[in-house]
Amino acid sequence: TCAFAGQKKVLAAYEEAVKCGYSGARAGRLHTPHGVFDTPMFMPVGTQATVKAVSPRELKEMGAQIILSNTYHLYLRPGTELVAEAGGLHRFMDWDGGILTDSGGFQVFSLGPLRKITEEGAAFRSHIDGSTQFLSPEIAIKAQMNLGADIIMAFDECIPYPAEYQYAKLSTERTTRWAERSQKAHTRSGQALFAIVQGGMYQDLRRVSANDLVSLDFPGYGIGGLSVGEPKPVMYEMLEQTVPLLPENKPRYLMGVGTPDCLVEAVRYGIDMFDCVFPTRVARNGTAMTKSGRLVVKNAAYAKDFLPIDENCGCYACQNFSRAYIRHLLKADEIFGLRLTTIHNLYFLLDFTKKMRQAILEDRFLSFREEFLAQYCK
Ligand SMILES: Nc1nc2c(CCc3ccccc3)c3nc[nH]c3cc2c(=O)[nH]1
Ligand SMILES: [Zn+2]
Repeated sequence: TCAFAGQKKVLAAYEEAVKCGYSGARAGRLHTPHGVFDTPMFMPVGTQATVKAVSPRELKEMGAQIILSNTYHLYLRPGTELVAEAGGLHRFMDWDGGILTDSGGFQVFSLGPLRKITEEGAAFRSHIDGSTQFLSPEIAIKAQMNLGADIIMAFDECIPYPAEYQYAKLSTERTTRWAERSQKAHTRSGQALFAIVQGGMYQDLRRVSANDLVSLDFPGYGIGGLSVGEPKPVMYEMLEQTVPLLPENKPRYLMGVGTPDCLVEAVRYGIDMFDCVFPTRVARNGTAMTKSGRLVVKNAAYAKDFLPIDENCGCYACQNFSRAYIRHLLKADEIFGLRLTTIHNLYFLLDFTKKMRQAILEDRFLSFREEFLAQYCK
């Protein structure tokens, strides 16, 4: 493997990767300049330097450890140089926990009207003002160094689903070349650069991608190109092919996942870190997440329901307010209604990953998973 010149601090030293039972489930601790964090972990998404509708103080209170932000959005507005002048993303948004930024590749393909992808990078039109923009590994890494996140992602192409084998092969090989260019452009010590495994839904391409990126020796690995509309069994199959090839003593981040049933399966395969816009997005249309599935608190059925969303939940919303009150706020388009459902959904996922960690440490993850799936999917 090619060690970095002037060894950057390997951020993710796993103190204890506690293995559990028949699979790769493990409880680890992730070291970053902003603290040591427990895994498995759910990371709230704060695309434009804010986790929508909640404050940093509330995030800290509910146990958030690392939050995510998007290079694509902040590059277009307000600009990553401006954030650097403000003292970096932690100062700008007053968050002293961990921050991870995505490299912008995914958002270019999923947001901006894409112009074209070449070996050099991706040309696109800004979804904000229609201006022509260009992102490359070098530009994306420089932007992320300006933002100053603790963990940054290599510039990659998230292969659309479905994709022809030939396209997936060429794109995956290019993503590996882009990962190498990302590495060369990354000169900020104390900041970890994770590579992102691609390969579409093809087992052999997934293995080639993982092996090539492991040879380049990154401090952690994202698993990309999933949660893009593929059936869940296909996602699990790709995890089964990919995770065992990644170093045990480095963190694995499954990008864009997800719902609790996906989280418990992915932890079983040895995933440590998750993100998903789902809890904050569905909250804004009045849907709460519970261990028995979704509860659309906006429904008329809850008009006179004076119980909390979940009476066993320790979140601010469930400790102080009823379904009837939250439904009233949502029907009246009151901002506080969105805040309460968001607070509950974030707390639910943060608490869920904490419970999985505890189960792994007590060597009872298997039964935890069985019980949860029986109740959740009913
Ligand atoms: N760079 C990249 N990002 C992805 C995301 C966004 C995760 C993200 C990070 C930070 C903030 C928001 C979203 C995906 N979301 C669902 N599937 C995804 C796949 C990829 C991918 O292959 N590559
Ligand atoms: Zn709650």
